[in-house]
Amino acid sequence: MVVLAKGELEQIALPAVQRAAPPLAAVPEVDLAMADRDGRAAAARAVARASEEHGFFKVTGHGVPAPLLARVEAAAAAFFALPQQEKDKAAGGPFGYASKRIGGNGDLGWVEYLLLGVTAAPAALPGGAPLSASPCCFRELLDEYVAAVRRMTCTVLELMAEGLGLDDDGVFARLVLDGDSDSMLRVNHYPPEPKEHGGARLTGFGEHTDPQLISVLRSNATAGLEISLRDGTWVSVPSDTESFFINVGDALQVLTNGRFRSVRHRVMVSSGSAPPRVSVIFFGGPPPRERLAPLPGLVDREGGRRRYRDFTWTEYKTSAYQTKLADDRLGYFETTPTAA
Ligand SMILES: O=C(O)CCC(=O)C(=O)O
Ligand SMILES: [Fe+2]
Repeated sequence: MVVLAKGELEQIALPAVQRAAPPLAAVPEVDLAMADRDGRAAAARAVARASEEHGFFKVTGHGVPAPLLARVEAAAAAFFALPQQEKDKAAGGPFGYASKRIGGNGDLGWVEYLLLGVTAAPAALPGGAPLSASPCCFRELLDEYVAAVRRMTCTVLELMAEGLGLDDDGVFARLVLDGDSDSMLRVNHYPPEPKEHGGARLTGFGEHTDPQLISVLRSNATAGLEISLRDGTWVSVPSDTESFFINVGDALQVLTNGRFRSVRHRVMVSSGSAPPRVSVIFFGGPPPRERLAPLPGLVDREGGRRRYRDFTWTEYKTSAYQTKLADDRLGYFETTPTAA
């Protein structure tokens, strides 16, 4: 644990510092362009296999234009380069700008971020005061980004359903396309590590699983993301500016009766000459009133063993908001084997 010396951060005890980066992950890769052609069944199988084994993979051939990605990256860097007072004008949770504090239960990280609620309608990022500090057109640009990424997300969700052999391949995508879908966009910036840490690694974003159905992440060329494998070992994810990384979230683990794995991940910040890591994550969530329950077809395949009771997305969020970042939030909704 490290306590910083100066400024607003002086009171903040940073999370544990780790010295060595873990080994590099062999991240499964799926070419979505293949899914438009004869390779659809193979792409669906690959997506389902990676979602089961790791809950994590990357997609290429995604169709989101590279110039759009470059513009978003530049606009994000410009926003975080604003003077602190300007960024603070965009604060005022749950949405908006925040620094170091993650969620409302005391979690801290070496990160500053913008969190935006997004609805299914393309031009629906929150307007007005919270983002008045953002440079010209940042919001409009993020609208465009969300529209493109949501489309691609739905393709991935359809492939997941197909790969599971479900009759209805829209069963997951529909939730994210719903006009009330509770989706979010987060833009993270991991500031350069303070000199006084002498090369130690800082926790940028502590370990956690993402609550929603699916997270779709893109970052600049600076690495830092790490995922936990099934055996509990951590591996570093090499950065790849041309691909999107896909995380299975808690809600999808429930719908698939635990077959897909909500992947535990974290971000560590290393010293060095690399520019600060900037990541943009679209979290595809269900509508608040949606009842989440393991899909009956998948329960049948496990001989009727149903791993989670059903609950609404609002219930889940209410429960999750009382927990710390690293807590196992799904434990509360698990059934006991005999109660299945
Ligand atoms: O910034 C990143 O690379 C990942 C952060 C993350 O896991 C999150 O915002 O949920
Ligand atoms: Fe996350």
